[in-house]
Parts: sequence; structure tokens; C-alpha cells
Amino acid sequence: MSDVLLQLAATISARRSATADSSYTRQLLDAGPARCAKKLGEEAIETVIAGTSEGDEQLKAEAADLIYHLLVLLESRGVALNDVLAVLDKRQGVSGLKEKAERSKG
Ligand SMILES: N=c1c2ncn([C@@H]3O[C@H](COP(=O)(O)OP(=O)(O)OP(=O)(O)O)[C@@H](O)[C@H]3O)c2ncn1[C@@H]1O[C@H](COP(=O)(O)O)[C@@H](O)[C@H]1O
Repeated sequence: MSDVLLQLAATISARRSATADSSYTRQLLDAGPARCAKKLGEEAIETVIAGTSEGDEQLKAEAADLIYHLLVLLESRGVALNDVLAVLDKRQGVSGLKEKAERSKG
């Protein structure tokens, strides 16, 4: 799973040197983090709609769009996917309820 994500993140990063007319990713990166974040929000809403009222195939397609746009936002902000995966890795084995309580302590 994370092999696919890491490969996609590498592709997205490499698109920085593509031409804008050949790459949708390059167009998003050129538009900057605010535009990338807005696209992510749109895809999140489409995923919510699929999750509540559409079939499994549509949900899978929207989830894939969402993940792609998340990776583009991370690239636009210069945040490495591996650093996000490290945060998730540290949380493994920690109950979500315990983690939430730690967060509210500040
Ligand atoms: N995984 C994806 C991927 N998922 C979704 N999308 C695009 O994300 C867009 C989201 O759909 P929308 O309906 O919101 O698109 P839209 O209305 O045309 O978008 P805007 O005009 O609003 O920006 C579509 O254009 C999809 O093609 C993706 N575009 C690229 N990739 C990956 O990125 C790689 C590089 O792509 P390029 O940068 O285009 O070469 C590809 O080989 C893929 O692996």
C-alpha cells in the first residue's frame, strides 16, 4: 500500500520539472498551496457524498482522487509523505481515545 503511495508521491514531485501543458500536477503546483488545498477540499466533499449516497466503485474512485490531491498538497508545502507516514506509525498501537486525550492536554 505505502509503496503505491510513495511511488505516486515521487511521480508528483518529479512533475515539478514537467511542462504545465503536459501535466495536471504541474498546473496545480504552479497555482500554489492554497489552490491545492481548495482542490483537496472539493475532493473531500465528493468523497463524503460518495460515502453517504453512492456505490462502492464511486467511493473507491473518489477516495483515490482525494489521496492524489492530498499528496499534491503535501508536495506544494514541501512536506514529505514519509514524515506523515512516520506520524501514523508512531500512533500504531495507541488507542484513538488516548491520543485524543493527549491532544487536548495541549
Ligand atoms: N492519480 C492521479 C489523479 N487522480 C485524479 N487526478 C485528476 O484530478 C482531477 C480531479 O477531478 P476534477 O473533476 O476536480 O477535475 P477538474 O474539474 O478538471 O479540475 P480543475 O480544473 O478544477 O483543476 C482530474 O483532472 C483528474 O484527472 C489525477 N491526476 C494525476 N494523477 C497521477 O499523477 C500522475 C501525473 O499526472 P500528470 O501530472 O497529469 O502528468 C498520473 O500519472 C497519475 O498517476
